[in-house]
Amino acid sequence: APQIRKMLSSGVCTSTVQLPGKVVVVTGANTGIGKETAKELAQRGARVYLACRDVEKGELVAKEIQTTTGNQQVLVRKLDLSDTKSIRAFAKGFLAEEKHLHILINNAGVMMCPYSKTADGFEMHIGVNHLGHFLLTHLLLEKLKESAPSRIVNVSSLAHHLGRIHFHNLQGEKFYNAGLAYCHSKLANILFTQELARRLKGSGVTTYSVHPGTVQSELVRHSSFMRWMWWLFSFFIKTPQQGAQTSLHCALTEGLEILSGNHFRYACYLFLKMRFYCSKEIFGFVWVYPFLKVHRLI
Ligand SMILES: NC(=O)C1=CN([C@@H]2O[C@H](COP(=O)(O)OP(=O)(O)OC[C@H]3O[C@@H](n4cnc5c(N)ncnc54)[C@H](OP(=O)(O)O)[C@@H]3O)[C@@H](O)[C@H]2O)C=CC1
Ligand SMILES: CC1=C(/C=C/C(C)=C/C=C/C(C)=C/C=O)C(C)(C)CCC1
Repeated sequence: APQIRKMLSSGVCTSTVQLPGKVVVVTGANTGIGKETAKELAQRGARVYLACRDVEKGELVAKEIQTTTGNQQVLVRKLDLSDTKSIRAFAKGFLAEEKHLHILINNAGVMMCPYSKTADGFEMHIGVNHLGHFLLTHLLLEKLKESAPSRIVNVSSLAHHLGRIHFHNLQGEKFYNAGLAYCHSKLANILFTQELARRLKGSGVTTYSVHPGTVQSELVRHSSFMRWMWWLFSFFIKTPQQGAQTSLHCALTEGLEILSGNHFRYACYLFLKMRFYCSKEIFGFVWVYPFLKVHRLI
């Protein structure tokens, strides 16, 4: 068991890049993977914006990060991705306040919530996980271009394999399954990353999607079955700090620019040595599978 545990949670960001003078935005940074990502970026000297829907929770985390890293430039700003007004207000405030944006981590997410809609009438998973981040990225894109080289990391999931883009039922009005709705939104994250990379070619802004691994966090809050699974297998599940490593790898590692648009995850083939990889580069055959799958689905 310890050996499996080690294999399932290995893979660390080995970059030693430091970030003084760099500006970073992390969405959903008040807990889980986002919090640990923000902490590490603050540790490396960046000015880090915690974009949270609950500002009070965010302030507590900002204090904690300031204390542990000694970096006082950890700021909290309100961002509710389920409301385009809030997204526009966040972007407006940020653009007025900051001259640069070097790293945008689109990390926030919801999973398996009961059927509900965002303030603008989008199904909650696609609305928050994809459309909210899509609008946020669009609003911050000029700033990212002006600050190039800059990066956008979209936190997707292994769950994208079960995703489908049902154009005739995008808002889940005809049929809805909470688990599949999450999968669809995570597929959208990957397709968005691929197309964004294509459109941003030559701009100095690059983008990556990641699967962080299976991570102990509040993501399972809406499903008692998943909470039970996470509890049962807790020994094998990554800590949020381990879960942040793939996002950090994509945000920090030098020389990744040529891989813009690719999907990154640790190579989780049970009982095989685990390592970071960009499947296209290292295991060509593995790359073909998700690539074909993604294209077959649309
Ligand atoms: N944990 C896992 O095993 C896996 C996670 N992922 C992905 O990793 C990312 C981070 O998840 P994780 O840390 O595990 O989950 P958590 O539930 O711990 O964190 C999710 C974060 O997103 C925020 N959030 C949710 N809805 C909104 C919203 N409407 N507006 C703004 N922020 C919002 C939450 O804020 P609040 O605290 O206020 O609710 C929280 O800060 C997600 O995109 C998830 O899909 C992917 C694969 C596996
Ligand atoms: C089989 C198996 C596991 C399965 C994990 C799965 C299936 C996780 C899926 C996570 C997703 C999709 C999260 C959010 O995006 C564990 C618990 C690691 C324990 C070892 C055996």
